[in-house]
Amino acid sequence: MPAHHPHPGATQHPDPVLSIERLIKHYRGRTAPANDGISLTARPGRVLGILGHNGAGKTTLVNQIVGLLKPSSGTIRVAGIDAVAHPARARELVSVQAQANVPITGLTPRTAIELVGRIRGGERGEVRRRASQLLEELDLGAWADTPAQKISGGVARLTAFCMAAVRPGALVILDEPTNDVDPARRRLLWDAIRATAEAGAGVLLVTHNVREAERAVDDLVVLDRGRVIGSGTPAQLTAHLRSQLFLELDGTALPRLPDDLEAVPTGPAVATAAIPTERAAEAVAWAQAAVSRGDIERFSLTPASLEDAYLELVGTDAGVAA
Ligand SMILES: Nc1ncnc2c1ncn2[C@@H]1O[C@H](COP(=O)(O)OP(=O)(O)OP(=O)(O)O)[C@@H](O)[C@H]1O
Repeated sequence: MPAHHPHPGATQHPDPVLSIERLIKHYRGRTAPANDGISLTARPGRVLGILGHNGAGKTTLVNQIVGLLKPSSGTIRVAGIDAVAHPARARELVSVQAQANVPITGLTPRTAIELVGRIRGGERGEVRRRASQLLEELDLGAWADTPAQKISGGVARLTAFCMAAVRPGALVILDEPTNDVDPARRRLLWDAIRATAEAGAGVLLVTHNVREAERAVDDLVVLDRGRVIGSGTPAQLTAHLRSQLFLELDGTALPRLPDDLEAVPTGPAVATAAIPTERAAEAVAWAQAAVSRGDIERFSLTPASLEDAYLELVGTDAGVAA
């Protein structure tokens, strides 16, 4: 075995930046716990996605990591420090982009980012360079020096990311970072998140968006009603679906499919059928004929995505955003 591995996390496991065991959080007056025995590990150099529907318990989890909420039981360690016993010490090692943007009225995106960099102990020149680099990476140049009162929600969201990334702690927590961000800049943001991990931080990316999880994470923990119902890399989570394709059909009154194939509703006027790969040609021929008869509006045949694996895990009624 080589003595040195260039890519942390690929083959070796450096010490975790976050290690959570059997975390339980009960809110007063509620019967079901919001976090119900969560265990997970985040490592430097990697992006760990926390994927779950509204109310799955993601924000409750984040608030305990940063010491805003006290767990009912269980342990949280940030870079080896007991974050439940020493929340202030743990918090120094964490950079957070919260779900709600911190108001930066009176500042510009650039001055807000630089201010956070300086507060976190960065040297002036270095902070300036890093702020400029982030603004450029996210194509925010045009707004960098605009007063915060005049920037859009999306630009404010990206500015909040830069504030978390300008001088990142060992653990960087991003809670729904792409909300309100346009599709083009969303891609730039995913690249910037990746770069933050590659520079050495462990990144916790909290999202309810499956495509975001598929595109931007190395490892994934799927939460449902406070519990971890799946974990692994996106490839591992979809591996068992590799022998299947998915036929999506758009139309209100769907005709019967060929023998043994069944479509289940997956949206308004949309149904999806799992197709064994060896029956792909047959399924396409059937769907083309159905389109030409006008029985369906259109169809698509795609390999299993993380979304399919997610829907299989949580069921179709979990309020997933694609
Ligand atoms: N302060 C509170 N008091 C009581 N119940 C709460 C409190 N905060 C959250 N909850 C409940 O705990 C559960 C988990 O909420 P949480 O906000 O952690 O979910 P989430 O996954 O972050 O959802 P979202 O994606 O909507 O932000 C929900 O059922 C919610 O109603």
